[in-house]
Amino acid sequence: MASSHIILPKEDDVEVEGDHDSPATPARPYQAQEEAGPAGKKPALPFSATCVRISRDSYPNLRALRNASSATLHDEDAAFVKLEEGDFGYVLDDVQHLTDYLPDLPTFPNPLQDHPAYSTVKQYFVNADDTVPEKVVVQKNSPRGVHFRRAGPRQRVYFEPEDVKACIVTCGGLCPGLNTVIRELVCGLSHMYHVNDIFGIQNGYKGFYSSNYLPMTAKSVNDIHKRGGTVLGSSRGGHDTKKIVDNIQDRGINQVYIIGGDGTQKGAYEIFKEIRRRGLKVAVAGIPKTIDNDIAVIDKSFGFDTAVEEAQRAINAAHVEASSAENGIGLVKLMGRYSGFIAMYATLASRDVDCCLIPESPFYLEGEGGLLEYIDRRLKENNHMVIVVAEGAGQDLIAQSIPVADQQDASGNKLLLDVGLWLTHKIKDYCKSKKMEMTIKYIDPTYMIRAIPSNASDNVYCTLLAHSAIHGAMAGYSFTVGMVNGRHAYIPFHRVTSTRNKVRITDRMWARLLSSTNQPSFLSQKDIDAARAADKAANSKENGHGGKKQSASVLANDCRLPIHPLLQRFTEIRQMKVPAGTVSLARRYLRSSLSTIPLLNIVPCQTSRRSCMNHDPLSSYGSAAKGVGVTFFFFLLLQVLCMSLSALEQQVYHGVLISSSLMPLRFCMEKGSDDGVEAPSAASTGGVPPSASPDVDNTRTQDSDNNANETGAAAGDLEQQANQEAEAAGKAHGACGIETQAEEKPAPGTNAPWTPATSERDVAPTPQTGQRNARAAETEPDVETVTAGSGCTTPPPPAAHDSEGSDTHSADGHGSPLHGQKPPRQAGGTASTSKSRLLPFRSFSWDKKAANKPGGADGAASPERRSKAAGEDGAVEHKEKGKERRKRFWK
Ligand SMILES: Nc1ncnc2c1ncn2[C@@H]1O[C@H](COP(=O)(O)OP(=O)(O)OP(=O)(O)O)[C@@H](O)[C@H]1O
Ligand SMILES: O=P(O)(O)OC[C@H]1O[C@](O)(CO)[C@@H](O)[C@@H]1O
Repeated sequence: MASSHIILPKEDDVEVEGDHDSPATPARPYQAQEEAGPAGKKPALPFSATCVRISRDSYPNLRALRNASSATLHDEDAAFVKLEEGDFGYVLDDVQHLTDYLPDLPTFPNPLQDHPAYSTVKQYFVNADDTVPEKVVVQKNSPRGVHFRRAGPRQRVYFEPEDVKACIVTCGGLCPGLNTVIRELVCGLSHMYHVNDIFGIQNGYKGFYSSNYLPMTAKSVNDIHKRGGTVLGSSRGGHDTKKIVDNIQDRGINQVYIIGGDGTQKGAYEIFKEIRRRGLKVAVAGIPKTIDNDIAVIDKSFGFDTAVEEAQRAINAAHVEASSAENGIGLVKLMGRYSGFIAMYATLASRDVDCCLIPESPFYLEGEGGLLEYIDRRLKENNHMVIVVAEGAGQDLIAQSIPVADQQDASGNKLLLDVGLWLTHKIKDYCKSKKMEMTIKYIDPTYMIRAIPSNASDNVYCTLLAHSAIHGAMAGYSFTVGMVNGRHAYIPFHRVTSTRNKVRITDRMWARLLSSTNQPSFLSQKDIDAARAADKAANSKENGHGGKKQSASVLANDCRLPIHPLLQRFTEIRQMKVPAGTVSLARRYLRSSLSTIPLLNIVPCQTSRRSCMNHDPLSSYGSAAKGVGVTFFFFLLLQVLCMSLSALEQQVYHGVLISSSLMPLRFCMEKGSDDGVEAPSAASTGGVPPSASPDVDNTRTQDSDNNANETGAAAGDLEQQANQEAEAAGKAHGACGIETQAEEKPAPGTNAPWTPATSERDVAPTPQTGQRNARAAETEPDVETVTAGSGCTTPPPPAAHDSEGSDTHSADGHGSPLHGQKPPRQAGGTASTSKSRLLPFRSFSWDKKAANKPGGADGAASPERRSKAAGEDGAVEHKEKGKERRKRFWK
């Protein structure tokens, strides 16, 4: 079990959030406090937490995740990984900071605090509680563990603007938007921070030691975003860490901005490590670039949208050519060395494509179900067809028919054989053998696509990336910057370089593509069975050895199972054993499951696009919420039910949930229902033992995770009910069963310090959900656990449901007299005021239980409610309703 505790700050330690985009954003109240603080007090570090949320040790994936963080690192590097495990199953994995190896660095006032555009930004997060707390003290081996404080405003920077000497380098292949990033780095540094010493390194990494540095000013880069390519030049190979860092040191450079793909980011990490080894005060900021969109962790790389858009022109041309000839075939090759994202999105966008081939999805030519047979059929049906092929597709097939020695580029990347040309010949040969007249036009727009300037949306994206990089570097961090679920984040280098982003053909997007093109999956049942078996074997192996890379067969298998992910989830969940236990673990399941819901799939694109464009989560929230409506509720319900038992990780980067699950959940909360996440634990509420907090307010602030063992006898009752309900739910809904087990009760007499929160703003933060709920508990009226159907994941129950046991509990706003308004606080008592943060689950099983139990689901229910719920009619009616609801749902 997690051992560290999270100690809440005193009230006066809690500050207003700063700009999410800007770790160095000022916030005057904090500054005042900081300045007024005790002499010699070290200013708090700018907020840096990069979190990886994990669940408990009991889950195999927990081990996998924890190991994964260091699996790809050498021992020496792993020692610098800053992992801290908190009580909520969080592991914080900080990005590197200058003070990690230069502890006594002075800080300086942030020039941004006088910037009118920035100082007005007081709240940048969707909610205060979405932030990860700022770590202020780390006491290793201390019984108290790690101390946290809310991510406060960052008014200090680690560089004085006049001392900054920044350089920018671009490496690897070209990509639309490179010039925009360069421009925005130069302009951002000079306009926001008044930095004037900015240099361009020419022709990639080797330019550090083989070319002159190019002075850059806002004026000199004014127009460059209108041109493709990079004004600095780029190259592959030539990364000599020692020489590069020698030059950085000799020239007094203290901020290095490195734009490039995964190879480049690996190089950036090497540079950073050498800088750290030498103890130089130099910040290294990586800005990930690749047209292939194959960089891990981030939502997408800049230039990708532009590439997809430009690819349309080639596909249109191919379509025109093909449809203007008898048995015409238009073949378009697009970039994508290891990942077929451009091909997939361009195909989906076009709707003219009959077949899309990508590296992740193996295909074969001859025989039943093969590509040639499909071409034959399609030509007979339609007289023409368009094929899009990613350059990395079918490389194994080509190698079989044209044996050539493996060749590599200067960076060691494998040089690809031309799949387009090879396919053209194969198709021609096939048609000839069938004596079929045909015309094939092969179009290779790859470099034309890569060389254009970025489109409007990529321009905005590039600007935000550049600005984020600047803020992070000024605040003393070294990181790769990126958008993660629509939020800008700082990511440790090793996380983006340890793996590649690939099209998952078990995912919905590929399923959409298949249904759009109607192409065969190129899989035989035998393939699928073999792949499944391999997958199973490899998965169990992986769980045992956490963090090991998937074997080739698993990866292949991954690509070979076009099973809908939801179906897969159902299967997994059905297979899970469900021991009896407490609500608490069920909550954890829910929590971890919420974190793994691929909600990006169901949140309309507009949501993330908007947050990208506006960089304003608040606005994107509102509009997303309005737009999604009933469908959204339904999907969310489905997702939560399916995923609720999967114990996986949630990654949080710089306070940004990688899982976008917060969005819909928050949406629900704003609708007046529960947000579906759990409240903070005792530790998060200041470690106050529940039994020692008879005050109802304190009780309300308890973590729902700990309700069962925190609210005395009444809570025991709740716990019992919860066990029963969990079991009942497991039985009633095989696919939705909750695996539960007895939870450890906190040691009696736990006397961790506690500071009572007094107002909504003052409630001390805890990581993620904990924070949210601590605050919610303080500010929201009591919400009974019997608020069936209130969760966003549960369809609103019929009105009769309320009459069963929630007539006084309907803070959820469903069919209740209290709908749309906050119910009054209860004047005392504890058991009846336990907050449900588990509505998707609880509502499902709890109300069921409530019908059979005198007093409904609430052990301390009012006499009216008890009589109602005890009534047989009510129970029968409730069961009927439940059945009906389930029927509707399963339909
Ligand atoms: N493991 C590594 N360690 C240090 N430097 C590296 C490493 N891999 C690549 N590099 C350097 O990074 C630079 C760019 O790498 P590469 O040619 O692979 O392009 P990339 O950054 O992956 O971009 P693209 O997506 O366009 O291929 C090269 O100068 C190369 O020497
Ligand atoms: O620029 P080069 O060396 O021809 O490399 C081309 C490769 O670069 C990329 O554009 C980006 O990695 C790939 O799509 C492509 O395979």
